[in-house]
Amino acid sequence: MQTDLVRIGTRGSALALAQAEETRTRLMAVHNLPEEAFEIVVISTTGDRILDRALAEVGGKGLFTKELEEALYDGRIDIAVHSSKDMPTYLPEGLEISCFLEREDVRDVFIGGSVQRLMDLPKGAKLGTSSLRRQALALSLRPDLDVQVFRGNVQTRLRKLEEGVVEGTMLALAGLKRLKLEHVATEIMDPEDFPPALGQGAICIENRIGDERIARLLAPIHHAATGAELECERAFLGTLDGSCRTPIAGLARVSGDRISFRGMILTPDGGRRHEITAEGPAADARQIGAEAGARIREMAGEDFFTSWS
Ligand SMILES: NCc1[nH]cc(CCC(=O)O)c1CC(=O)O
Repeated sequence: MQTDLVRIGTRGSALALAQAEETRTRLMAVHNLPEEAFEIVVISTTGDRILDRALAEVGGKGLFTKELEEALYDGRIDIAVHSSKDMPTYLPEGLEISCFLEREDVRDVFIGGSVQRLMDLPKGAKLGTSSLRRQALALSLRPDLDVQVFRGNVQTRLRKLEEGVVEGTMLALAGLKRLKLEHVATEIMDPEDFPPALGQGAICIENRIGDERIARLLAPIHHAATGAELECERAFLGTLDGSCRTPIAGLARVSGDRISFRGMILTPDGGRRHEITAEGPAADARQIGAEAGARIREMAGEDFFTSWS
């Protein structure tokens, strides 16, 4: 193992920093390296700077990754640590995701101001979220709710809740746990009626293709089951891309050498949905996800993606 400095690129949010530190901690442990072997390099992204609009409006997922990928190209960083769910399906040439850390809890939580549960919100209450998926799922359970675009980091959202700007908000339990804030959750949603975002709860690491030193460094912290789940979920998403204003949810789970997948697309008002399930050998994860995507497209018909946009 070479001991040259490894530069870990990350966004500057508290959650991103926690993820970068988790990555460093695992690398230190598995390679028996000191903290000084790593440098955490904070890189600001467009997504971090635009806080007043829903992301889908400004241009979607690449907003959180572009500057990190430029830093990888330039050699300012050696690896980029991301939340898988914020990653576009197609990576720029020359870069790859070669490592997924073991997945955290995949579930969403509801955080209520005066009530504990989503279903207990008063009629017409304001629910803050910028996620089209959470909007659609929440409205399918509670069509009366007034969904407000609500961006910003976890701390900002909690403050707005405290100030009464909204009466509830929703977040990923994984992010709260990484920030040691899981106690703020007032309800953990059942993935059965509130399926997570594809990739939710999984940290992924991007690097330059052909960087042998980094490949050797990352191999022992890669979690194979998480990798298969994410391959399946990303393949599903890949067949649906280009419709980034469509609320999409889904979850793959590996058990032994099998993988099962459930995917869903909804209209933003939650009024209509299509659902698909698939199952097979974990080794076929990508194909299973891609076929599920193709089938749900067919079920929905092309007008599903355009009729309300
Ligand atoms: N879009 C922001 C984002 N990206 C990843 C997470 C949570 C952690 C994860 O899913 O790994 C969050 C915040 C949230 O949705 O609550």
